[in-house]
Amino acid sequence: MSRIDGKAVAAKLRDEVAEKVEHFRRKVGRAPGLAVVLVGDDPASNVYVGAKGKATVEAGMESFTHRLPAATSEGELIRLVRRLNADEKVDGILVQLPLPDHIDADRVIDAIDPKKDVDGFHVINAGRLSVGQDALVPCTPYGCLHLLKQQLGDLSGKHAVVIGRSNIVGKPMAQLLLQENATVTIAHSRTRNLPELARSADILVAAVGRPEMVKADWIKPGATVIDVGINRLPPASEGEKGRLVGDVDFAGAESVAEAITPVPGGVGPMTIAMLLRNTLVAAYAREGLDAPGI
Ligand SMILES: Nc1nc(=O)c2c([nH]1)NC[C@@H]1CN(c3ccc(C(=O)N[C@@H](CCC(=O)O)C(=O)O)cc3)C=[N+]21
Repeated sequence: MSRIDGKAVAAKLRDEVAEKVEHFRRKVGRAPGLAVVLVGDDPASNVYVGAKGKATVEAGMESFTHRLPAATSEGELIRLVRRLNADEKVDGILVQLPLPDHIDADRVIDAIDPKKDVDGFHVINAGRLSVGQDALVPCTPYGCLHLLKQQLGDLSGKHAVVIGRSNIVGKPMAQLLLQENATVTIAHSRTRNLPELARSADILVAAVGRPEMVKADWIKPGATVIDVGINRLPPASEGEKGRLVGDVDFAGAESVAEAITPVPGGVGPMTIAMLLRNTLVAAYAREGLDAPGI
C-alpha cells in the first residue's frame, strides 16, 4: 500500500552524519577519511565507486579512491590494504566486491584492520555482531533494519523471513533481526515450499539476486517487504540501458504489502548512507571519542 522512501530516509541520515563530521573536524582537526579500492574496470562497479566518493565528500569527509588494474595480484592488493591500515588519515577501508577470480576475497578481507572495516565483512566484526558486541555492521542489512524500525517501530515477536544466506546480506540481516527480538527464518535455494514460507512472514527480506522472483501471492496481506535486489534487465532495444528491478515483482506486490521498498530508491541509497555512518563511527572510535550516537 505504501512505498518506503529509502532515498529520503538516506538523505536525512546523511545530513545527520554531516553534522557529526563537522563536530569531529572541530575536535580532532581533520576530516574522517574513507578509502575505496576498486580492482578492474567493471562499469557497474565504477558507478558505485564514483557514487561513494561523491557522497563521502558531500558529507564533509575525505575520500581516497584507488583504482587498480584487473591484473593486480592478490599480494599487491594486500600490500595496499596494509598501507591503508597504517595510514592515519584513513578511518574506513572498503574493497569493492566482487574481486577478479585470481584474488581470494577472504584473504583480502582478513588483511583489513577490523577497526577500519566499514563494510563489516571481517570475521571479527561478523563474530562480534553474532554475539551481540559492538561491531561495524554490514551497510546493506543495517540500512534495511533502519527502514524496518522506522516503518514498524518495535519488531519483537514478528516473523521475519530472510530469503538469501550470503555473508554480506542474509546472515547479518538475520542477526540484526534476532537482536530486535524478531522470530527469524533464513530461506535459500534449497528451501522447500518457499512461497508458502514467505507468506507466513510479517517482514519479508528478499536478497537473492533473481529479478522479480518474489510474486504477489508470496506475500501476506499487510506484510512489510524489503527488496535488496538490484538487477539490471536486458535492454528492450539496442543502445538502451536495461531497466533496474529488484528481487520482488513490485507491481504485483505493492497492492498486497502494507509497505515495500522500491528499486531503485529503496535499499541502495541506504547502503551508501550507512557506509558514511560506519566511517564516522570508525573515526570516532579510532580517536577515542564517545560514539556519535547515530
Ligand atoms: N565491498 C563492497 N561493499 C559494498 O557495499 C558493495 C560492493 N562491495 N560491491 C557492489 C555492491 C553494490 N552496492 C550498491 C550501493 C548502492 C547502490 C545504489 O545506491 N543504487 C541506487 C540506484 C543505482 C543505479 O541507478 O544504478 C538505488 O538503488 O536507488 C547500489 C549498489 C554496494 N556494494
